[in-house]
Amino acid sequence: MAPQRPDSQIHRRSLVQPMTQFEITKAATFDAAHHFPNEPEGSPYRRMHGHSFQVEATVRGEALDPVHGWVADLGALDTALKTAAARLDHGLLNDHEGLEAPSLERLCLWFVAQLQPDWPGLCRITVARPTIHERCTLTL
Ligand SMILES: Nc1nc2c(c(=O)[nH]1)N=C([C@H](O)[C@H](O)COP(=O)(O)OP(=O)(O)OP(=O)(O)O)CN2
Ligand SMILES: [Zn+2]
Repeated sequence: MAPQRPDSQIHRRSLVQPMTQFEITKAATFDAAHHFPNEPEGSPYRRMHGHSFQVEATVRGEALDPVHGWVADLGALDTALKTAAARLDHGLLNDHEGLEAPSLERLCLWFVAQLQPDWPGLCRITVARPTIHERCTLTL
């Protein structure tokens, strides 16, 4: 006969079960111009210039929709992210509220403000300039 485990040991084991957490991620791209009016005279950042950007949004969920078997539809996240990115595409970032000093950090905050109302599980935004190997991640 197998040796019996004391009840206390069984209880402790169930308490340390890790919580199941899924993270789904979608990316979109946009191109935009910007300038940093507060940088000192002569700084290259003061002059108007452009970048290609990539934005990644990650949504966390613990439960799977029993019908679809997913945390949330990546297609719906794609639509939301593309809609937000399209507001910036081929424009001047400085024209948007919150982007008067249009850093990657501020862009992360801007995307959070755009997405969070409809995506309460949003847990991470990354905005990158892949061609010059720069990125910023905001974890919520
Ligand atoms: N913490 C941050 N620092 C900087 C940001 C930012 O968003 N967050 N942004 C910039 C400017 O946008 C700048 O244009 C970035 O390009 P740069 O560093 O100049 O890199 P480039 O490759 O385009 O230019 P090189 O002169 O060829 O290095 C600055 N800092
Ligand atoms: Zn720049």
